[in-house]
Amino acid sequence: MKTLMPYVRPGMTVGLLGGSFDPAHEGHAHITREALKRFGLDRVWWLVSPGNPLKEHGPAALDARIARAREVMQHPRVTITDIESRLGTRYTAQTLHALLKRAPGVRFVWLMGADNLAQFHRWQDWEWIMENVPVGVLARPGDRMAARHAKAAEVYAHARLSGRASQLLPKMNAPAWCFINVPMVDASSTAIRAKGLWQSGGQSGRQTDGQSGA
Ligand SMILES: Nc1ncnc2c1ncn2[C@@H]1O[C@H](COP(=O)(O)OP(=O)(O)OP(=O)(O)O)[C@@H](O)[C@H]1O
Ligand SMILES: O=C(O)c1ccc[n+]([C@@H]2O[C@H](COP(=O)([O-])O)[C@@H](O)[C@H]2O)c1
Repeated sequence: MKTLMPYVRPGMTVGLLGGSFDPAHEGHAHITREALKRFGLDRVWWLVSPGNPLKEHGPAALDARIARAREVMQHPRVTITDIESRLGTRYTAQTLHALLKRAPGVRFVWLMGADNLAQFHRWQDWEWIMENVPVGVLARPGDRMAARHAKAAEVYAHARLSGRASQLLPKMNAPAWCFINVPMVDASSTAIRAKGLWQSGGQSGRQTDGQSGA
């Protein structure tokens, strides 16, 4: 039987990058490498989502998205996973709850791009997430200002760690979050789909030519 989670030991620091990855692209790979370095993480797991609960249209088939993600991100400390599909969770709070229970002592950090910080207060149980898991936010082209004025950033201003101290984030107790100003890569799944390089929606997800760039 396939195990639910990649191997981890108590005390290890694991960044979780959740996303539709419809499809995965260089922006995802770039922020993952930056997160490993800047937050001093032992591992990063990509949680390829069964579907974003706030998005109207379903993404491409999970297998196709995972296969593309494995082509795009090849790193010995990064694992591409379908944990959410196997846990049966759709909301991040539910996923984190399940992971914290199954891996006691592992220091998880939720990772996301600045666009998601701006929306974060609309997520189910977002305050529970902030109170239970440190959050690392990475700059994204066009979204730095929106992130600065995000409701979550205001409500948790007291729990913000300076970008200069980012290495401390995984060792901190929640609430703690940190925005890091990394060099930015202007890639998005939307742009790839708009160019017709990836067919999304329903169960028919597939790439339409051999390319993976945005
Ligand atoms: N170029 C990028 N720079 C920084 N963060 C990014 C970038 N692309 C994606 N992310 C972050 O990666 C996570 C997963 O992103 P997702 O799979 O939604 O890709 P996307 O390109 O944002 O997709 P879409 O265009 O369909 O919304 C999110 O937290 C998102 O903010
Ligand atoms: O839990 C929520 O309410 C919630 C709402 C929107 C997005 N998310 C998560 O945010 C991550 C990024 O989503 P997406 O679709 O923008 O790639 C992914 O892991 C989603 O499950 C979670």
